[in-house]
Amino acid sequence: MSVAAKGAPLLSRVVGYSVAIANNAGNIIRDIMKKGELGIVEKESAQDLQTEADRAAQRSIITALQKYFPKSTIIGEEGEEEVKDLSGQVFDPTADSSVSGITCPSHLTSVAEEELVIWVDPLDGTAEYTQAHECRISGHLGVCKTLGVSCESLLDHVTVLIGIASGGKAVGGVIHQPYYNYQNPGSKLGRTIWGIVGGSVGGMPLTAPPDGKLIVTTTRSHSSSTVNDAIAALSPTEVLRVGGAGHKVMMLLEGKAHVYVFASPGCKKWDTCAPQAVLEAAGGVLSDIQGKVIPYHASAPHRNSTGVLASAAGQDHQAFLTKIPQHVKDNLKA
Ligand SMILES: Nc1ncnc2c1ncn2[C@@H]1O[C@H](COP(=O)(O)O)[C@@H](O)[C@H]1OP(=O)(O)O
Ligand SMILES: [Mg+2]
Ligand SMILES: [Mg+2]
Ligand SMILES: [Mg+2]
Repeated sequence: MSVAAKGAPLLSRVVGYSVAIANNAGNIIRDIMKKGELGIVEKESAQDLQTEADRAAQRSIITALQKYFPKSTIIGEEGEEEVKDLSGQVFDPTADSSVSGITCPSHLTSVAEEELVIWVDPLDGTAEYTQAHECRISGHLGVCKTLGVSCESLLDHVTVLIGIASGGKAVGGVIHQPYYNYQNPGSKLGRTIWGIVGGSVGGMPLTAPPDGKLIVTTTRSHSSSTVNDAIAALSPTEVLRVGGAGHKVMMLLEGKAHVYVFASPGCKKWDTCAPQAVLEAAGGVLSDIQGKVIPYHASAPHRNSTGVLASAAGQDHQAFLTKIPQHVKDNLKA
């Protein structure tokens, strides 16, 4: 049933429209990279940047969500300021009926618009987006001397995150990856995965991580001794240091890693709401580093000060939590 169909549960429509809205934001992100004027500003620190792509993507996402779901509460990473200047254009997601098969569990079919809190990260992986740009303008080709990897390879760490919460819980999510398939020039770029907890997941095949290994994925740009102590405590066979919360959860979903651990207060609610909903719709688990449920009601503090631990479906989340040393848990205070 197309999500636009009358009678589709509200949550299904919000997820379905959010897929189209996130795809449109992906076009904006790619266009700004192509133009090359990123308009980079520093927020809380040099590790906390904001570009014109973050701002323009947020404007397009939030104005569309406000138009079609005016009674919901919408919270974007880049704050109120970045939504104001309107060229009058509001993206219309209703024309896109590419998404079908969104099923909503019975306990969520009657969720009202006023109950929804939508957490928006218009561009997750800003550090990687800006780094790839820096490399491009400095003429790096192939493997970048500073990074040790190809600059382009950072681009698919970027995702657009639209997370939907009801009753303080992550219930629906959309993760769009604008640079998916960048390795194949000329091919269609981008993919979008979506899910409703207790309902369906769609947009990419789900694969279990390999047996006999323990692949941990974690930050590449916001590390600390506490972050590294938590990783070591899991005794991984491999550590994949990549950017983006959405990107790392996608790795759990496509079998590239068993667990994502980030023992840092750096992530916010907009980084984890959408990934958590999609991961849990697929049978995985996402909690804070103590194993506590992350709250997503409108008045919840934006910062996830007690870190993130996410496990792929079929993994023993509790066993990972038990291995996290007490000093790491003590360092991350609510
Ligand atoms: N210290 C920090 N300052 C600002 N944002 C952070 C910090 N640590 C993590 N984040 C956000 O959490 C995401 C996941 O962290 P990491 O990429 O290091 O694994 C980042 O992409 C960034 O989101 P964003 O890029 O949307 O600002
Ligand atoms: Mg940011
Ligand atoms: Mg983010
Ligand atoms: Mg962001």
